[in-house]
Amino acid sequence: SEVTTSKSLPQAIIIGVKKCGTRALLKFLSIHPATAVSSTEIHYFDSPQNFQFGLDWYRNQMPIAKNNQYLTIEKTPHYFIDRQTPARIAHLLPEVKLIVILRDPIIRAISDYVQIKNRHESYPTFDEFISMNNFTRWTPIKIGCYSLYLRRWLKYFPLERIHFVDGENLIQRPWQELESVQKFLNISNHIQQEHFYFNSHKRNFPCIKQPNGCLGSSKGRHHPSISEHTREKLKTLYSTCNQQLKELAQINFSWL
Ligand SMILES: Nc1ncnc2c1ncn2[C@@H]1O[C@H](COP(=O)(O)OS(=O)(=O)O)[C@@H](OP(=O)(O)O)[C@H]1O
Repeated sequence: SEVTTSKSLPQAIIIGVKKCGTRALLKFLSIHPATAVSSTEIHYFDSPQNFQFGLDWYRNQMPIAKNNQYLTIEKTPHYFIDRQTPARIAHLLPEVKLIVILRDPIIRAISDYVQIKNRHESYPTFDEFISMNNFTRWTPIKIGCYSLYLRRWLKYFPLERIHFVDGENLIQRPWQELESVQKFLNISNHIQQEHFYFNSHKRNFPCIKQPNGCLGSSKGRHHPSISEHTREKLKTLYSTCNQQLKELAQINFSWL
């Protein structure tokens, strides 16, 4: 039969959170026959320059979907914390489904730190950062107070239209998280346990059983250990945010 191809606006967007496993989730979703996923982060709604190019530009950035791929998905983790994005998406894509993946904010902060440290050799240690007076204003720490940002999204989207993925469980038992995501997206339960294996060479992260089925070298990096004092300080800091998140999102992940 004839194969048609086209680009369409996304029906679902992974809006964040940075360093919580957004790439892994998108890669896993890409093996579903109904999905067409963008290979790069589009940054349409959060970039003044891209946003002025308009919706046709945005559509043109989308992957080419074959005729059975009726669900286009993009991911731009910065959307979650951007002030303008919730209203813009609500206005331009009123029916879109949103996916938010969340990790233990302490691990997320270390991951963010490792990425920065990789680019800046002389950067202080993580413990040194947390011992500074104004450490709560440091972006890698602030982002982990997820409830701050979620509140903004809930002004524009009903909770039913936002799906929360447990980023810790996505590493341990990805098929469980994928089952709920597929249900949320209203697509068949195609991605299952048999599609995965754990890569003993890379901190045991899950990969897909296919060529290039693991994430690249910038994912699954080595994390430095942090002091007990730092950990306790962050636990105290995040406990209120986590409690607010549980209530706002109506979720109860094990690390919350
Ligand atoms: N399957 C699999 N393979 C490799 N890495 C995995 C996987 N699942 C989740 N993760 C975790 O994802 C972290 C990167 O998150 P993101 O993809 O959201 O990062 S980014 O915001 O796009 O930069 C990445 O952070 P680091 O461990 O700091 O590299 C991983 O901990």
